Parts: sequence; structure tokens; C-alpha cells
Amino acid sequence: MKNYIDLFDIEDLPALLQEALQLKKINSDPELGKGKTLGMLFFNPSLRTRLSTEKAAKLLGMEVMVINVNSDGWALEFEDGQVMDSNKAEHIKEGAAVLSQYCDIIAVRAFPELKDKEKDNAEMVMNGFKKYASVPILNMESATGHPLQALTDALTITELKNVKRPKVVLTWAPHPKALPHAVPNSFVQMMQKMDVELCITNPEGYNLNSEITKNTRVFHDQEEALKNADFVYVKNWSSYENYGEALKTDGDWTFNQEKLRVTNNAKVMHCLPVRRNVVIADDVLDSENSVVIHQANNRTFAAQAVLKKLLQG
Ligand SMILES: NCCC[C@H](NC(=O)CCC(=O)O)C(=O)O
Ligand SMILES: NC(=O)OP(=O)(O)O
Repeated sequence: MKNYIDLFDIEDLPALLQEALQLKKINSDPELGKGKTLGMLFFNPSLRTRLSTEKAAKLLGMEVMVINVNSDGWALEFEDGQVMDSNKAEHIKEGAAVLSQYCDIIAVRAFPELKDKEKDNAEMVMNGFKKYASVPILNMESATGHPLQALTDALTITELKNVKRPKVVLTWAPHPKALPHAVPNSFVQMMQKMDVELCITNPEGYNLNSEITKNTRVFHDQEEALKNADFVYVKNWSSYENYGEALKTDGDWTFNQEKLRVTNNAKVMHCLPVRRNVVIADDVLDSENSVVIHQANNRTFAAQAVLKKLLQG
């Protein structure tokens, strides 16, 4: 694997999932990354991605360096041809070239601004690193995708499903802030590659990018969608049509026990962090149906499988 920037970088999904499952059972490659360095660049906060990816790298014998770019690094310019006389001190051309000398893999987290749809869709940060670095790039959540999370989610469903072709429902939930589309986008794209019955439910005005949802069914009636679900993935996202707006924040869509009853005793997933009693109620998060902690544990093995592929080239 050359880079892991989006799900199109996966050549053989079943094989990658098997690799992750195998690594979870036994750490078969503790030396593969010996003498190699992973550099992790964060433009935004993280708990799981930061620590699970660092852990995964160390399980492969790698060294890890982390920088919180906004607080510790120089502000980076990504536009070509700029007269750099304002607040940005360093261009991605030099930044990525220098980092490529210190690191064997560069991992980047950069959320969207949610102000300009075209700009966010252009993935300037991730593509800037891809263009100007000479080592593999690993996406730790970009403007439009979170492929490490999606691989984790596929792994979790593969492990926990009781039927061959489970019904998987992605449901929108309220949130006090306007959140990105990266997690639901990658989840939808990943589920479209898997043998599951996928549908999405969200209020009107919250349809995801149709270039991603394609022919996946979208319900505006949450209860209708949730019927007989084996897995429910709960997530907030801001409006895509009225780009970056949070149109509706009332509690009607909060996922609680009452909604769980409509499902086929579904396993409830969330990427975390989750706002209790806004996104998912205590009575679900504290129940046997919640698999969010199991899911978060799988972040390590998904990351390890991807890092292994990147080290192998
Ligand atoms: N990496 C997992 C989710 C990250 C981000 N959530 C957040 O920013 C939530 C923050 C808060 O609840 O204030 C998102 O939805 O893409
Ligand atoms: N799920 C996830 O990516 O969590 P962090 O934002 O804490 O990394």
C-alpha cells in the first residue's frame, strides 16, 4: 500500500480485515518497523486516533514522533504561489520535504473548516502532504474521510455479527456543535463494500453528499429505518446542503432505549467521543447493546494492519 488516504487505497478489503483480526490474536510482526519512524501531525484534538496509532506503530517496533501543529509548529501555507507575508511561516513544499527526511510514514489529522464546501472537498491538507512528501501518508481524519475509523468499524461488525448479512443503520443524532462529515462518509463507503444491508436515516436537510451515498436508501423516518436493525451506528453531522450548518439540535433523534426496542436487539456503535444524553442516552450507552468500547479497542488493530501494509510498500 502506497498511502492510506481514503478507502480507494485498500486493494483487498477481506484480506486487510483478516490481517487486523490476526494481529489482534497474535502480534506476529514486532520487528517489521524496527529502525523506522512514524511522524504524527495533529491540526485537531484526538484521544483514540493518537494513542491507538502510536500503540500500533510500537507493536510493529516503530519509533513515534508527535506534533500538535497548531500549538507547537509553524502555521503551514498550502496554497501554491502565495506571497507569504501574513501569519503563515512555512509552505507545505518545505514542510513535507523536511518531514520526509525525519519520518518513514507521515500521519495527518486535519478537520474541515465547514465554511466552504469546495475547499473542504478539495482536501488541500491531505493532498498537499501527498504531493510534496516522499514517504507514505496516513489519514488520521481529514476534511471528508476517516478511513482508519471505517476499517475499525468494518472489523467490529465482522467480529460481532450473528447473521451472514446484517442490517446496518447509520442514524443521525443531535449535537450542540456543527460536526464534519468525515466519519459518516467513510462509514457509508466502507459498508457499501461489505455484505450488509445498509440504510441511512437523518432529518430532512441532513442528507450526506449524494456522490458518497449513491444508491444507499435514506429514510427521514428514523423508526422506519431502525426496524430489525442488527447494528445501529449513531453519529451527528452538520448539514451538507446548507453547508456546515446545524439546523436542528432538539432531542427527537437522540438514540435511547425506546428506539433500540424497534431494532433486532441491535449492537450500538459510535466512533467516540460521544455526548451522553444528547447523541446517545445513558440507558443505551450503559447497556449490553453498546459496543463502543470494543469498537475503540479495534482502532489499534486496524491501524496496525494499515501500518504493516504501508511498511511493506
Ligand atoms: N474523530 C472522531 C470524531 C471527531 C469529530 N467529533 C467532534 O469534534 C466532537 C467534539 C465535541 O463533541 O465537542 C467528528 O465528528 O468528526
Ligand atoms: N474516533 C476517533 O477518531 O476518536 P479521536 O477523535 O479521539 O481520535
